[in-house]
Amino acid sequence: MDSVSDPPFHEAYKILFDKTRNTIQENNGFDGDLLVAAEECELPVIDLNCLDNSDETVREECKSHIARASQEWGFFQVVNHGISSHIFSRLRCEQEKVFRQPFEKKTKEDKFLNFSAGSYRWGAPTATCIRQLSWSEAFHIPLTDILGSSGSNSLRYTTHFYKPFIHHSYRPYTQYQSNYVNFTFRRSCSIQFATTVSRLAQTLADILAEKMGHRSSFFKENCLPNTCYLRLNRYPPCPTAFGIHGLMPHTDSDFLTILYQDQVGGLQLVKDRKWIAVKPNPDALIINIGDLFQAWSNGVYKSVEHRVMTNPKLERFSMAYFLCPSNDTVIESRREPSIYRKFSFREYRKQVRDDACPGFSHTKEVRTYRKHIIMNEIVGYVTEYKSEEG
Ligand SMILES: O=C(O)CCC(=O)C(=O)O
Ligand SMILES: [Fe+2]
Repeated sequence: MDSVSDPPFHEAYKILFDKTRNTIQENNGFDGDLLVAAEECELPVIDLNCLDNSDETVREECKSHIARASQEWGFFQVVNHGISSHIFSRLRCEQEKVFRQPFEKKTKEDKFLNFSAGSYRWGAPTATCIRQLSWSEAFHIPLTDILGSSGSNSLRYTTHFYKPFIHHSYRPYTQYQSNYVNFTFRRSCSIQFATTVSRLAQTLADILAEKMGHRSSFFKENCLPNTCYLRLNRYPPCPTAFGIHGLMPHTDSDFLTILYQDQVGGLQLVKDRKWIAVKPNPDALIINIGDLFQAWSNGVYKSVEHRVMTNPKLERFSMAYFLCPSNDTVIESRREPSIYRKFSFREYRKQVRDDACPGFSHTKEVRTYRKHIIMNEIVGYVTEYKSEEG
């Protein structure tokens, strides 16, 4: 049974199960690959302290490692990023309190906890079969909702993102009213997290650009706190059936994503045409390349398909930061001959939304064709599905 804070996942599952049973007999609509356990792997590890090393060769080697992982995996993890395990455990506590609010409140309130309206999402509103169900809920929050409108100032003050923060005095959580939760969520470690990952994202984007021979202020000018997002994800245990998605396979529609996942595991990505499971590392942040960087780099850096599988017993939390430009920003390949036509972020988002519209039932071929409209000749670009906000 769903608790008062849980979205009605069981009900959604049942409706989709009945629907699917009538149309597809084989595996009750499950994909074969969902039923096979994915092999676990460790992502390439980058030690960010190397970027601060006095020896230039060490710094350059570290940058090359970042570029190589972005080409070969589209994913890597970083350690010594400056966020302590103490902050992570407090973040988890805060995140838990936000999600424990009644479901009614999360969906009905225009501005839940003072986050912008419409920041709460759950399941997969456009799902037409069980494969498309996402057994998760999320808050998609503009960075300025966390940092306040002066957020950009706080991002400018520190030059080294990997310098550890000085912890402010610990404030015990004794109340559960939304205002109080909101206060603690906005004012405490989430600010530290948001500030650190923002700087880290800019640094990594600059390194990736530099490794392609471009030193530019493109990311600093176009990706500002009011265009970047934090996404808080919660994946409740899913005892209903094996092989249910916590989050549908997708690629991220941003330049790059920084993810913190807890110890439960469940994140998988495609490597060499196979799904592999990412081994959780409590000290690391996970970085992945998004669609925009793939286009900007003319396919050099890879936006790789990933998904989350549910756990039958354990609840899982993750927190993602998306480095996004303003809607008017034009994304143009930096290499000749360009394999993508230039497009604005607005155009791209519209395309992604159209592809995820209700009743969406394109075949894979049609979807791939539609992608060609926005990016000419998409070499090796295979996206099964884009979540509305992904
Ligand atoms: O929760 C995770 O591990 C992945 C989340 C994700 O891919 C996303 O929010 O785009
Ligand atoms: Fe993602």
